[in-house]
Amino acid sequence: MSSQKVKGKQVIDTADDDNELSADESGGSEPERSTNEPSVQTSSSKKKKKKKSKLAKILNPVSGAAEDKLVETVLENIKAERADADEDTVRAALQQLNLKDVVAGKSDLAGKNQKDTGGHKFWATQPVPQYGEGSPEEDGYIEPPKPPEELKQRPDLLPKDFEWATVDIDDPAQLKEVYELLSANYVEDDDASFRFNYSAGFLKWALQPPGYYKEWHLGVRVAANKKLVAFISGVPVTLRVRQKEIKASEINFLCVIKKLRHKRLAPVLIREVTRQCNLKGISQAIYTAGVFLPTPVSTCRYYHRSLNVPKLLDVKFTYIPRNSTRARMILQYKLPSTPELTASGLREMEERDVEQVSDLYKRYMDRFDMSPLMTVEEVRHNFLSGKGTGEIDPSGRREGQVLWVYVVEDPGTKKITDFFSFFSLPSSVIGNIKHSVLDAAYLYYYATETAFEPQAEESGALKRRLEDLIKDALVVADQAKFDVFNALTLMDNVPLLEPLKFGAGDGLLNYYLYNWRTSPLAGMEGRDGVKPGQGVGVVMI
Ligand SMILES: CCCCCCCCCCCCCC(=O)SCCNC(=O)CCNC(=O)[C@H](O)C(C)(C)COP(=O)(O)OP(=O)(O)OC[C@H]1O[C@@H](n2cnc3c(N)ncnc32)[C@H](O)[C@@H]1OP(=O)(O)O
Repeated sequence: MSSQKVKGKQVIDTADDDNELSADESGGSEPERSTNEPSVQTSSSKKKKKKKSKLAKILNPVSGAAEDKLVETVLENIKAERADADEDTVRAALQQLNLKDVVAGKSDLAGKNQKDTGGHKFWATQPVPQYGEGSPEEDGYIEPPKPPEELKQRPDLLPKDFEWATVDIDDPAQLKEVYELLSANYVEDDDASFRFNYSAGFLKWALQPPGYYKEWHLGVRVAANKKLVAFISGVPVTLRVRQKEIKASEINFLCVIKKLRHKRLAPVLIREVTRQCNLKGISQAIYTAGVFLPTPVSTCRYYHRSLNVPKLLDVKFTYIPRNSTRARMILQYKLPSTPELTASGLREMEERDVEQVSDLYKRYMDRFDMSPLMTVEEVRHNFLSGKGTGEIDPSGRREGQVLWVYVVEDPGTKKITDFFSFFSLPSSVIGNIKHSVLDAAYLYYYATETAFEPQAEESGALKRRLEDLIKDALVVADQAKFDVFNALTLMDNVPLLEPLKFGAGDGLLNYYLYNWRTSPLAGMEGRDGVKPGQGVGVVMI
C-alpha cells in the first residue's frame, strides 16, 4: 500500500505563446489558458535548444556525440516532461530513462550517476540492489535472516531531546496526531502546490490490516512536550515475486516535520522499523517513493482522468490544451450519470461476496510478476472495511468512506464475474484562495472472469471488458463528486488509459524491494514496454 510520491499534475500539450486562440475561438469569455508550460512535443526548436543546453549542463561528464544522442533520446522519450522543468526534474527524468541500463550495469552513466547522487551514504549500507549490479541469476535475499540472538534488543539512541514512541492507532487522539503530522508535512508535488491529505479514517484502514503489529507504527516525539515530529509505519504483507512467496512488510508514511529535515533522521527511522520487523521474523519489505534510490524494481507513471474540469483548471492541476477551450474540455470529459453495467448486475460489494472476490482476485493476480497474496480475512479488510457507515448520502458518499468496491453478479448464476475498486486520497491545495482540497480517487484492484475465456486477449475481449469496468469506476467516482481519477501504469491499466481519456502526469512512482533481488519488472508504458498481464500487480495506498 502507498502513496503518490507525488502523484503529479497532468501534463498537457498546452498552447504556445505565439499560438494563442482568440477569445472567440476559446469560447468568448472563457478564462486564461496557460501559456508557460508547453510540452516537449509542442516546443519550438528554440525551446528545444534551450532545454538541450540545460541537459547538456547536467550531463557534463558525457561528451560530444554521446551527449547529443543522450540529450535527443531524453527529449524524445520523456514526453511528459515540461520544457520549463527545473534541473532536478530533468535529472530525475534522466535517471528514470537510464534506469534499465543502470540496473543492468551497462550504462556509461552508471558510475557517474552513483557519484552524482552523492553515493547514498545510508542506502549504500543497506541490503538493497546497488546501482550497476545487473540482474541476478536467481531471485533471493541479499542478506540471510539474522538469528534472534543477533538482533539488537534496543533501538538506536536518538538525540537527547527526542524519544521513540509506539503510536497507538486505536487511540483517537494519537491517530489524530499522525493525521496532523502527515497533513502538514507529508508528500508534496515538485512546486509545492498539492500535499497529500490522508484522512484519519484512511490511516486507520491502511495501518490496521489483519495481523498488524502496533510496534510497526513508530513515532519520534519531543521529550519535553511529547509532540510527534516523525513517523514511519509497516504492515504485514505476503508478496509473490515471480515464483517465490515472501512474508514481508509494506513500509509507508515515512515523514519528518519540515523543521527537522536534512538531519539524517530518516535513516534512523528506517533502521528502527527494520529492527522491529526483524524482531517479528520479517527480513523483506516493499515500499514506493517518488525519489530515486538504489534501486527500483520498477517505475510506474501516474495518469489522471479529469472529472471536475472547472475545478482542475482553477487549481492548475490541468491546463486547456492547444486547440481546445474550457467548454470543449467539460464536454470531452462528461460521463453518463449511471454505470453502464448496472443492468448486467453491477452493485456494491457486500460481506456475502468475500469468498468469491477472494477467489477471483487470487486467480486474476497470477497474471502479474509481483502481487500481494491475500487471505480471505485480508480481502474482507482491504475491500470491505473502508466503505464507511450508513447509507450513501446525496453527496454520493457514506460517512467515513475511503474505499469504493463494486462487483458484477451474473443475474442468472449469481456468480461474481468481475470487481473493481478505488480509494479516496484528497490532496490539500496549497495557496489557492478558491479551493483548499483536491478530491482524488485512485484506481485500486480489479479482476474479471473474462481473462480466463479462450482467446480473451487475442480477441480483444479482455480489453473491452476492462474498459467497461473501469469506465463504470469513473462514473461512480464522478457521481461521488471526485475531481480527478488517478491510475498508474501497472496491472492491465496501460491499454485502458488512452480510450478512457486519462492523460499522462508528471509524477513517477518507484517500486522498491528491501533485501530481495529479482530482475526489473516492467512498469512504464513505452519505455519498458509494459504489457497487460505482466509486471507490477501491487497497488500501494
Ligand atoms: C525488513 C524490513 C525493512 C523495512 C525498511 C525498508 C525500507 C523502507 C524505506 C522507507 C520507505 C518509505 C516509503 C515512504 O513513505 S515514501 C514517502 C516519503 N515521505 C515524504 O516524502 C514526506 C515528505 N518528506 C519527508 O518527510 C522527509 O523528506 C523524509 C522523511 C522523506 C526524508 O527526510 P529528510 O529529507 O530529512 O532526509 P534525512 O536527512 O533524514 O535522510 C536522508 C536519507 O534518507 C533518504 N531518503 C529520503 N527520502 C526517502 C524516502 N522517501 N525513502 C527512503 N529513503 C529516503 C535519502 O536518500 C538519504 O539517504 P542517502 O541517499 O544518503 O543514502
